Amino acid sequence: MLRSKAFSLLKPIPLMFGQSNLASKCIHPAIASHGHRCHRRSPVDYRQKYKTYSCSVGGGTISASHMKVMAEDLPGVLILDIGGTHGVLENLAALLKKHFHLITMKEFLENKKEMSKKIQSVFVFECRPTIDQELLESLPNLKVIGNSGVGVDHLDLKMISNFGVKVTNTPHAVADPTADMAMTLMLASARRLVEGCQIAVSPDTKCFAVDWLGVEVTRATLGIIGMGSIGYKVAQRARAFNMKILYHNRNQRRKEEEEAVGAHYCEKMEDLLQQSDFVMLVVNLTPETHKLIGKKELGLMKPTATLINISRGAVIDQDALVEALQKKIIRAAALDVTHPEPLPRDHPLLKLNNIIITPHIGTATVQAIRMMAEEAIANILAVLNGQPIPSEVFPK
Ligand SMILES: O=C(O)C(=O)CO
Repeated sequence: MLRSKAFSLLKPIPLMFGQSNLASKCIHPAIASHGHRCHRRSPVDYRQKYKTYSCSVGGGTISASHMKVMAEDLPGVLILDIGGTHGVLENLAALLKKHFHLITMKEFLENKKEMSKKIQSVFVFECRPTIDQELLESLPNLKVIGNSGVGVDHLDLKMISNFGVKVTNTPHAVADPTADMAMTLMLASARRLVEGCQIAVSPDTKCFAVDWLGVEVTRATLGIIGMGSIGYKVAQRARAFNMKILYHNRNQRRKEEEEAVGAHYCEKMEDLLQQSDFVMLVVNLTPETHKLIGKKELGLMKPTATLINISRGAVIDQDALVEALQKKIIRAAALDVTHPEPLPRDHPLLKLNNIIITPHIGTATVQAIRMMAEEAIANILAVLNGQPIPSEVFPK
């Protein structure tokens, strides 16, 4: 439904691309060894300035030649660099080119005077591109920043709104793949999948399964902190594992919604932390959720419990987590997000064996990247055409 609505809004307009979330994600050594790689920071100045990293999941980074200004009658979109595979990027570029002149940051910086007037929108490929005041000042016709991804903690919403520019995000496209990732991390951590893989490929392994037993997800208690659309999708999946589901949220869900997934509301987060075997963080990063999980909260968790984070790294006090994992105050952690991304190679979290870290790949699927782009395009076009905006984000 969303898709067809999105498509009905789509017609050509100019746009600018943003830095990839994928591009800036850390690669855990275990993953890097399976062929994924992280490009070093580009020597090009604009990348330094806009703190862009280019790290591709399948190899290859988009080049300026992929994103030429196509035709004079389309509105301009600035793309703030982009990561990912060539295949994905070419598809994405093709999708965007139906509606926009695509202008890369490189092209923009090379010909600022001419380009700046054309740009009415910025397409931010997943989260994390920096949009600073200077960039906003140089785009006099900018109307909308279309974030491809749901989290907008990387954008200064107040400052952007002071420029009369709208911000949109893509909550629908991200929900299923991110919930899938949550389950992936929970299962992988419970069954010690990464260690198992390492043992299986190690030539001189003498380790038997009894030396490193996992725990079961089935019938365990899952505590979901943040019951928005992603949290709810996690609960739907967890129900199939007969999990007991607790949740903590600013607002209690409607009774029918709770009953549909068998979820019980915990008004106090402390109650959820004390009772859960798996604690899943699915909150937005805001000043209120910054370091939401610290020493005290980790201390409330069971020593057999696992902490899973698919929201933002800064929701956890990482120093406290290192200590909790080292001292076995909790059993394990599984993080798709860290602060920063990637973590410095000598970070103590990377030295622990009771942790799984993935490089912020919650939406790194062929389908999700496309659907996020479609949703972002629909939002941008709605703003440019003066139509109701499907997913606008407002400053608090
Ligand atoms: O949608 C988001 O905010 C994401 O982090 C996607 O990975």
